[in-house]
Amino acid sequence: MRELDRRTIEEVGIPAVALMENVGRAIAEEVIRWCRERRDVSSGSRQGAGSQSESPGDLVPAVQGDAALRLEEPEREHWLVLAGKGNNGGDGLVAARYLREAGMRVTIVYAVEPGSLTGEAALQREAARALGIPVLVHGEDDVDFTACTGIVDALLGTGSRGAPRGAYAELIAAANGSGRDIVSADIPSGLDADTGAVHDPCIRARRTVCLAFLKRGLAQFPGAEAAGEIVVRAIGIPALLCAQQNVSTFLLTEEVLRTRLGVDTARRRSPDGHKGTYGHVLVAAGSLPMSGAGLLCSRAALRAGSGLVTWALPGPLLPPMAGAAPEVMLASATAADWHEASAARVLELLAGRDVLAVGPGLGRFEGDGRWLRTLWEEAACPMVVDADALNMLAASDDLDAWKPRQADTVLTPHPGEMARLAGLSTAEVQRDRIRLASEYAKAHRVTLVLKGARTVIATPDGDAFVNATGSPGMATGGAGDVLTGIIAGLLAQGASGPQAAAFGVYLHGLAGEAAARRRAHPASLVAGDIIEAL
Ligand SMILES: NC(=O)C1=CN([C@@H]2O[C@H](COP(=O)(O)OP(=O)(O)OC[C@H]3O[C@@H](n4cnc5c(N)ncnc54)[C@H](O)[C@@H]3O)[C@@H](O)[C@H]2O)[C@H](O)CC1
Ligand SMILES: [K+]
Repeated sequence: MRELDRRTIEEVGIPAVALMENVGRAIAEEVIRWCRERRDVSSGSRQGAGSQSESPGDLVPAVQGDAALRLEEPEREHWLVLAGKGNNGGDGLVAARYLREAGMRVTIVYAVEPGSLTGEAALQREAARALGIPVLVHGEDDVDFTACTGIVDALLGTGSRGAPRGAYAELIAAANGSGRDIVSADIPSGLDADTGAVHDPCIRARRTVCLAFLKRGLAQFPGAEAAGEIVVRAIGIPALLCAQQNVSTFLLTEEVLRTRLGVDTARRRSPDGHKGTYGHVLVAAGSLPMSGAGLLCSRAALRAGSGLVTWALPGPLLPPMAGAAPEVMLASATAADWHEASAARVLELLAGRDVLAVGPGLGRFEGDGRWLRTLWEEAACPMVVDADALNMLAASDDLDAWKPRQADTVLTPHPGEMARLAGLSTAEVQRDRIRLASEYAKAHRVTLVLKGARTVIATPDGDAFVNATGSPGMATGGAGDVLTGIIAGLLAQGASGPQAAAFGVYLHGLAGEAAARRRAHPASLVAGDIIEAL
């Protein structure tokens, strides 16, 4: 993820020192909010230890304006600001000033000899000195971490290379060992901003104030774990500049869905609409040993708002499935189980329908690659390709010869399926999720949903969205079938591939969170609960 270089920023007339002022203020505001939330928790007036959500990598809305810098009884707080030599350190020094202005006790702990700071960081050093903020220098002074109530980590930011060295490593280890809450500036020191690789040592933050843009490393594990709760704060860089700098990775929020993807998240059914208004999904899924996947997918497509859903399934499944979901229409696609020639029957059933969802519970069968290729090339409508259909895609050695699809196509692999699609190991996929998903989506002109903790939605145009909704309880059989149905249901209502994939993943996660709250224990979630909670 390219950082905006300082020259570009200054070219549009934003002096770096002004930017740093905005940054330091944003960090101070988030520290003060953290203090307020932590006090509320200890007084029992709010849930969650200092945040609206507990799970790491979650996004919470920022609070801004002068009120954001006010704290009752600020003198109860004593925060250490660990400052490195670069501009991340400079950010911390500005934050130290604002925290001091708010009446808190603040001590700056320099990782290096303060005289070695340069540029804007040196300016901030002088400003802090003029305010008389106490200073300790690591290696020269004893730093008592137990005497503080919190720590600002402004040691290393996007200029960090490799594992923290020397004083930086010692301060990171001491801060982590102190048991005090840590708020990190931009990224937790010791984290690789691009890949999310966590070096040893790496700060374990409770909150990370990410500046201007989501850094890719924060959006995927293990980085997301080190970052704690992520707050992305605007710092005065014009949106136009973002576009010019092809900022392409976004944490998925309602705002990003609306502004970047044009999703109408508040969409309501029109009063004069009828079931035909909201599209018709054809689901080609399920097999004799795996019928439930097709059922979950079909039900989810309806719950997502599709006007009608037809499930094309093997004939023998029709009687047992007939009553399972009265709202879903059933159509026999084969006399027995799936076979190569049944693709023609699926295409026949596709007449008058708007979207094809293919894959859940299909199983593998003789000629299945040619079966999928027929649907891929002949189905003129948007298509969602999941599960075994992805494995058929991965197994096809002539994919480049397949006629490119004109309609929107969404692939929804989990890491193992992505590994087969990309010819990599699952571990290799997990190490660089955003880049791999983006490269595949652009190369094949598809929208690719790489599932897993922090699902990535990569678009054909190069955007990548990282989802932070969801609950660990969603790691349950059938949850992927439900997501496929949701995406198909949104496509049926006219959403584009990127819109349906991003909004579908976002909704799927919200529904999983809602369903988990209704359960005695999140682990007792089943896929059907997610459909009910949509
Ligand atoms: N570019 C922007 O859009 C903005 C950036 N801001 C802040 O600036 C930092 C990046 O600052 P930079 O000076 O480039 O680097 P760092 O402060 O991260 O640190 C570099 C500093 O640390 C030394 N160093 C590097 N790696 C290691 C290591 N492994 N161990 C020890 N020391 C290391 C290196 O020698 C340098 O001295 C960005 O994160 C933001 O916080 C602004 O906020 C505005 C917008
Ligand atoms: K940092």
